[in-house]
Amino acid sequence: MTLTLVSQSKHFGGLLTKYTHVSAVNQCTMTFNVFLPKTAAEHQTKVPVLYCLGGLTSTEDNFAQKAGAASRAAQYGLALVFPDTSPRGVDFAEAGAREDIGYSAGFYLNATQAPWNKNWKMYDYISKELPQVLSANLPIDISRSSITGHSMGGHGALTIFLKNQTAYKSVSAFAPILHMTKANWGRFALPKYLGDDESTWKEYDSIELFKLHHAQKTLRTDINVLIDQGTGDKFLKDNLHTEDLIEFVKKEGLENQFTIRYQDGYDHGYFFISTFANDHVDHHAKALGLTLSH
Ligand SMILES: N[C@@H](CCC(=O)N[C@@H](CSC=O)C(=O)NCC(=O)O)C(=O)O
Repeated sequence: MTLTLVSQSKHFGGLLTKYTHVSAVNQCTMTFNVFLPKTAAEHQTKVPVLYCLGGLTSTEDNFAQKAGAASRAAQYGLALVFPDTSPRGVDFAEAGAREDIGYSAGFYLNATQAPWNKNWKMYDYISKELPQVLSANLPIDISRSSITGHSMGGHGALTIFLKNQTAYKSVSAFAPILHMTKANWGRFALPKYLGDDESTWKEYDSIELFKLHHAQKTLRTDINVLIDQGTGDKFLKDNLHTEDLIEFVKKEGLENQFTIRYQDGYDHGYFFISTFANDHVDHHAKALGLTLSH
């Protein structure tokens, strides 16, 4: 569980650091960036954490370098963790052949099918192993955790939250893949990672999990789910399916538990994310009991 320091830069009074470590669940070396605000970086005061999960074609760097979330997080005394989006360095060629499966396409699930099932355990990595690594090595209080993500990472944030609702104080997403079993990306990757039995795919589908937990009365009612979605996003129709969540929320009368905002004209990229990043940091800071005092 030891960390190897790769690089470090002062950032908004705190530190942005890249580490590698050996992952037992993914059976490879994993990399993440972590932003520690000044109190944690200088005085080792334990601070709450917001996990920021990246999308397809991303590494641990995209969200860290392009979303612009650290400025606001520094003011709240909030740590940000930017994990890589898949295992790396495996010895089969399929892993690097396409951008919608393999490297940078972990989809935050535990694969069950060869050759993926040895390393592609991103669900366990984000929800179990990484928090333990952070807690053992850094001034981060994992009992105060929240989670967000973009696109594939938004799908990851929502599904990981839904399957571990007491582990996170809040959840949000930018342009998430909401209906993985219907999305083109999901219909391509899920059979390869999980096999042909579509009933197993629902475990990694936000809409299906919202429906299941609502029906079972196991959906937390004290948490407001924040989602921003650009209307100019080229992936909206075939991969994101925001309208399906809105339909479910309306049908079940759950408007008080969701804030789903269509943002006029914004596309899928980081100019969209950085425009609304402060709103998401504010949303999580409120749930974590933080105030703008730093
Ligand atoms: N080239 C691909 C799309 C690539 C893309 O837009 N990736 C997004 C996430 S999409 C869903 O997870 C991303 O975050 N890219 C990294 C970045 O820094 O922008 C295509 O057009 O199909």
